[in-house]
Amino acid sequence: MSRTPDRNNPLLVRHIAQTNLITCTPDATAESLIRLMADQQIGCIVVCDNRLPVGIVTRRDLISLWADQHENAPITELMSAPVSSVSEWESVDEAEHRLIAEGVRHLVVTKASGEACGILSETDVVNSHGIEHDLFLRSVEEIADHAPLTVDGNSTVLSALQKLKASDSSALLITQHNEVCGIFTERDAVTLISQNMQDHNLSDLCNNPLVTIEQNLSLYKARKVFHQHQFQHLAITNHEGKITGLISYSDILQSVESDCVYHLRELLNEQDRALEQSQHSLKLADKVIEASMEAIVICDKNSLILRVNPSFTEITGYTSEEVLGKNPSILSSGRHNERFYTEMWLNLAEQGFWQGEIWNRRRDGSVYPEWLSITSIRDDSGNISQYAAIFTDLTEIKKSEARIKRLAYFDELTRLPNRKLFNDRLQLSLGYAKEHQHRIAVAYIDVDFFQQINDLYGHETGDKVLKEVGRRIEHELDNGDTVARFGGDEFNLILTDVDNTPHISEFLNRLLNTVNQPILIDDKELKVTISIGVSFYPTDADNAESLLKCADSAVHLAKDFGRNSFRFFSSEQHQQIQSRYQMGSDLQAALDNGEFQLYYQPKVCLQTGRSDSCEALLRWLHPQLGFISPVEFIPLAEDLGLINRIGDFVIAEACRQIAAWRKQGAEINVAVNVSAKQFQQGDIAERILATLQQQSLPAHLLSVELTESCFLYCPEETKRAINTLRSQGIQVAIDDFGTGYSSLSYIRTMELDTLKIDRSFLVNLGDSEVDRAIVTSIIEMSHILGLKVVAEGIEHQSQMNILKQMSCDQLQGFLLARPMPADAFINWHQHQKA
Ligand SMILES: Nc1nc2c(ncn2[C@@H]2O[C@H](COP(=O)(O)O[C@H]3[C@@H](O)[C@H](n4cnc5c(=O)[nH]c(N)nc54)O[C@@H]3COP(=O)(O)O)[C@@H](O)[C@H]2O)c(=O)[nH]1
Repeated sequence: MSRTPDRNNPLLVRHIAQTNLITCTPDATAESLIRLMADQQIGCIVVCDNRLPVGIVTRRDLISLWADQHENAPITELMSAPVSSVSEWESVDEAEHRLIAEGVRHLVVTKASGEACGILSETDVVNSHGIEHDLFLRSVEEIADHAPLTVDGNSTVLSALQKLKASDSSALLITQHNEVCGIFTERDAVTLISQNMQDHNLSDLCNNPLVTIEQNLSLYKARKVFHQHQFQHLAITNHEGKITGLISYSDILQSVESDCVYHLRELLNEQDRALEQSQHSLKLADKVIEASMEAIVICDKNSLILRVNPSFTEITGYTSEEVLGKNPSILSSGRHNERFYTEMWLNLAEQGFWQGEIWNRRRDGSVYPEWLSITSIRDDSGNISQYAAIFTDLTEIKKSEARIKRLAYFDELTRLPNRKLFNDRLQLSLGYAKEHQHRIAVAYIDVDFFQQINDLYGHETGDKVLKEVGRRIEHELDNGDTVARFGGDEFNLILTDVDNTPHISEFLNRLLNTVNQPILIDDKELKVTISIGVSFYPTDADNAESLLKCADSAVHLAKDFGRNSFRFFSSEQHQQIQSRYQMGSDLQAALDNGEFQLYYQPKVCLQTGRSDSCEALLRWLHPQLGFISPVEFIPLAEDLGLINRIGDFVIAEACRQIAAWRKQGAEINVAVNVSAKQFQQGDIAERILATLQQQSLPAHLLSVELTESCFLYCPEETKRAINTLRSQGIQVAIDDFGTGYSSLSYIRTMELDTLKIDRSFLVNLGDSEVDRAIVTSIIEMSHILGLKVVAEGIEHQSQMNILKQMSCDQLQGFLLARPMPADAFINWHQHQKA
């Protein structure tokens, strides 16, 4: 049931219509028409007035007339009018729609002038569908009329006509003695009427042998039999040859016709639904276009804008009125060359699609990036009819991308490259250096005492210091060199132009000096120094990781050297650092393993020559390395955060010892060393007092020695602790006076008991007038301020004599006694007493 529609060559009405058209005028008589029909063997006559169709008269119309014996009735009453007509140039599909829509079985085919030129029946249309397949699938039995009307052979033609009319049938079976002997059809009726044989008996017509077909036959074969005999009706027989029914040619066609009509109706309904759907879709699409967050532009085939949506206006600044009829090139930024656009149009022509990033210009002149997708839309003939472009503004996305990129490769605070970018660049620099046999340097920079800056001034100031340091370092760099911040107070450099060492030393000195200049932050003038460790490719290492490690080692050397300096990596020093790391881990275990011990060195009164006080000095007996000097392990313990535990041990052990000696009757004042880091804790005074209390000791038996660095790094905490300790009767001494960050101001502002002059001022006392002058001044000043003075590191009698003349109060040094274990000390003490 499928005639594949060919849009380009549709089947036209004129191709299948019956063109042997017989017409008559409205004033023709029924009698003339019946003769005409009988002569021409046709089923209908078109009534024309002035050559234009006004009605149709069919066989059945005329038979009805004669059945009712109204044969004189005018044709205009008889004919079906008005006629449904169709142009001969109309497609069969269209005609088919009309037949169904108007519910008629015939259409008069007309010329352009309106003149009738043929008849198109439903049967013609059905036949044009290629119905063979459907006919094959059905048998005669399925559609036959198995209870056909019969008429006795003795009846007259007139009564047969009346029966035909009454039953609205097109044929009757004629019987005689209950046996079928012939068929009486509408065609027979017309012939007999034309011959005026209404009064004749039907049996006269039964002389011809009856043509039958078997009921099992397919309709396809049945149709052939019909064609062969040129009959309109045939009787049906069963397998025993008995007549069981009647079938007409039109029954065959109508059987598939109903399917065809049903199919067609379905198609029409489907089309209606599709139309409804597409209208709905169109409305939806319209809403989507209007509401879309993406800009949409629709252009005609000449690329002139037909429509834009509100997002287009929002992004570009152009209203719809401003751009309609214009070429989208009004948005062109000028950033893309001719080739870019040529390729875009080529893609659109060949693949129907293009998408990519493009820079366009807004109405206000600003240029922005957008993600653009263009699709070319083709019509039914395959020609491009429109272009649809959709784009989104990438400005914000680009900004985020840039930010993400920046975050990924740059340090947020200083905007300098971060570790990742540094490593990338270092790999590149190494690749280049290897290829061209160049030397490069990697420097590791650490801001000295940065933690203290943070603690003293707050993190906001600390951040500003880091920013400024980063800026200053960057300012000193040559093009092609890199400074990065890895985090915290660490900066790293890649120096590519380092073929001579004096040059790099000069640069590093300049760097130290630049950073060293006062930094003004919120009205505060800060002085910051840095320590720099440097390693070289290829001498120190040949890969990025090792170079950084070497530079890291070297920076520790710079720190050990006193900070505010640079050091080049050396493998021996590296060894030292390694062993320092090892020592660090041993130090952790030393406390638990009881490897620490206190030695005691007496302080002797110069006037009386007697000693009733000493200094507790820590000793570490390492299981493998033997005695390790506090000069080595105290700074390490400070760096590793172990100094508080060690300090607590010292205080506890000193107090325990004082108590033990006291029990033996010896009241000896013991001075413990407390480092700046211990003061930073904030509760050192309370800890000391608690320990004293645990041993039930009077406060005057304990002294505390602190260095000048305490005033520098934690002045507030130090001042508070000193006041607390002194208020409870614990004496406080300033140790190593004259070294480090000497400032007389703290002597003025801090309440102290004793001042210990550093050994360095006393070593050359006999030879150096300057030293003598300094020491004299220190002693005099201290006495004026009410401070007791202790001279430490005294090894020679001459030093003692001079100091006696200077009225120094106490001496401490190898001349009098070396630091010794508690037992030895108490022996010495008893002995000197004796
Ligand atoms: N925070 C703590 N620091 C401590 C502790 N114990 C010691 N220290 C500090 O370690 C530094 C080195 O101390 P040490 O090796 O014990 O040296 C002391 C003396 O042995 C040495 N000294 C004494 N007399 C002489 C001498 O005539 N000549 C000479 N060459 N050296 C001598 O001086 C050191 C004592 O100095 P000081 O403390 O400045 O009075 C040292 O800075 C210790 O302070 C501790 O428990 N905690």
